[in-house]
Parts: sequence; structure tokens; C-alpha cells
Amino acid sequence: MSALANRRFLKMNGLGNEITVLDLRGTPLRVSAVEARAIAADPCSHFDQLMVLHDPVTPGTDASMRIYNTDGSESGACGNGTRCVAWAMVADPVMRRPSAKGLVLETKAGLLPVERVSETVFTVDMGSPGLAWTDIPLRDPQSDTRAIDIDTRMADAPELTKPSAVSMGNPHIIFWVKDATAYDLPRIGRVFEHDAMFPEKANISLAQIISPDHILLRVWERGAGLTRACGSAACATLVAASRKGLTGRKATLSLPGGDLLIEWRESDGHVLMTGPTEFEHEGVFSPALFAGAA
Ligand SMILES: N[C@H](CCC[C@H](N)C(=O)O)C(=O)O
Repeated sequence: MSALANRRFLKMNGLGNEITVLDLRGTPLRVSAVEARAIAADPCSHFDQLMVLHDPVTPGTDASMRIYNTDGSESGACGNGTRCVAWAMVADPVMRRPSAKGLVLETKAGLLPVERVSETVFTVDMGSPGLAWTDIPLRDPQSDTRAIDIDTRMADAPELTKPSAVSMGNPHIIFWVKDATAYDLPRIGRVFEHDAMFPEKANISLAQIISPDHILLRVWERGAGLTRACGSAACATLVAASRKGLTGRKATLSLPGGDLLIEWRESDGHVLMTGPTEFEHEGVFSPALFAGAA
């Protein structure tokens, strides 16, 4: 039987991005890809991302996190999930920390300080974006060495060309379009997620500039598919839009699930993401869920 059987989880969402939170602090347990897929397959614990908390690694941080997609693959970043974890660590009666000082979470990609703005709204410092082609990573050096306009196109949609690439600890590719709702994103996403240009695959966004401080965004997520929102994609998009001179360094990103406020802070180059969290329910994993999972 899986050691995860009967463990408590929280089901939450960040702008409709489905998040399951599992606290494994104080245990040596790790989640396997097979177990992650089993948790995702159950309607009660279904997620776009599973946020797993482990004991802190870096002194002064509150927890380290591993992030799993629906297909069991791992990501270095999840903005919406990070806000949900922050809510759990200040408001959930079981996970809540005794102290109310600022919270710092850690992922494979770095340290993420979080501030509570109101009851359910949090600002996460998502760190500095990776902008070199090797940071994304891309397979080849680009004719535009800044990776602002990268050399790829969709064969049967010629206007989908020269997307921008940004890493927020995970790879993001952003196509600039006149109407983000006019495309079959699942079809485009499936093709580009696995394009040989992206050795670690990629999250694929369609971005429409509404004004210098407002962007409409739809995202196909690596390992999870179409989601109602993706926080790291919103951060990557604002950074790319600002580098292209399409927006300033601060904008509202409107996703199907709602709005995020993103700022690429001038003083230190960090990206700040502010948005809501919503608690849905808690549960425990039924042992039957893991039948057949190693
Ligand atoms: N929904 C997440 C991002 C998940 C990214 C994941 N699909 C990957 O990079 O593998 C967010 O709010 O930032």
C-alpha cells in the first residue's frame, strides 16, 4: 500500500488553476510520478498542479516544495500553487505556522518570499526571470541572442511566428496575437509543447496586448494541458511584453479564470505576482486510489 494512503490533502484553486496541497513535512516520504497521476485521476483530489511540502532545505525558509503536473512530471515553478500553499500556511488549522512573520518558500528554482495582502490575496516574489536561450532552455542559439523573438513558427498558422521565450524556473513560450480567443489553443499547445526546439518541453501562451498595462492571456501548460490560469506564464508574459516595449513593467494579466497583477520590479529585476486563492475542500487519500501505484 502507498505510504500516502490516508494522508490529508487540501483542494484549492488560484484563479481556477486547480491545485492540490499535500504536506509531507516531518516525514521522509516522496511522491512518485505514478502516485501523482493516481491523485490527479481522482475527482476529489484532481489537480493541474500538486504542491508537495517538504522540510525546509535552506535555513530561514518555511518549507521546500516539489511541484507535479497532472501527467506526473515535475515543474520548477507554479505561481498560483505557491499562493495556495501560502494561504494554507497562514490559515489552515493543521498546516498553519505559529508565527505571523513573512513566509519564504523554496523550489528547485529558488527562494520565493510571500506576503499576505488580504484574507485570500497574496503577493509572491517569483525571483528573476531567465532570459538567455540557455536558461529557457532552447535547443539552439537564436539569431536574436536575447531570445525575444525566437526562430520557430507553426506550419499551418503562418501568423504564429517569432514567439518570445522566458524562464520563470520553468519554460514559457509566448506568441503575440491580435485576438487570443481566435485560436485552437489545445491543438497549438500540443504541437509546440513537444517541439524539438524545447528540450525540456514548454508552456505555450497566446498573448493579446489590450493596452500598455493590460494583457489578455490563454495558456496551454506543459504536462497539464489547458488551464484556467497560469501564474508563471503571466509573469513570463509581462517580462517579455515589457522587453518588447509593448507594455510597461507593471500590468494586469487577464486569464480565463480572472486577473493577476504582475510587476517586473526595476530595483532588483524580480517579478512580483499578486492574486487570489480559494479553498475548496479537504480530504484524505483513499488507499484504493493507489491500487496498482508503486
Ligand atoms: N500553473 C502554474 C504553472 C505550471 C507550470 C507547469 N505546467 C510546468 O512548467 O511544467 C502556475 O501558476 O505558474
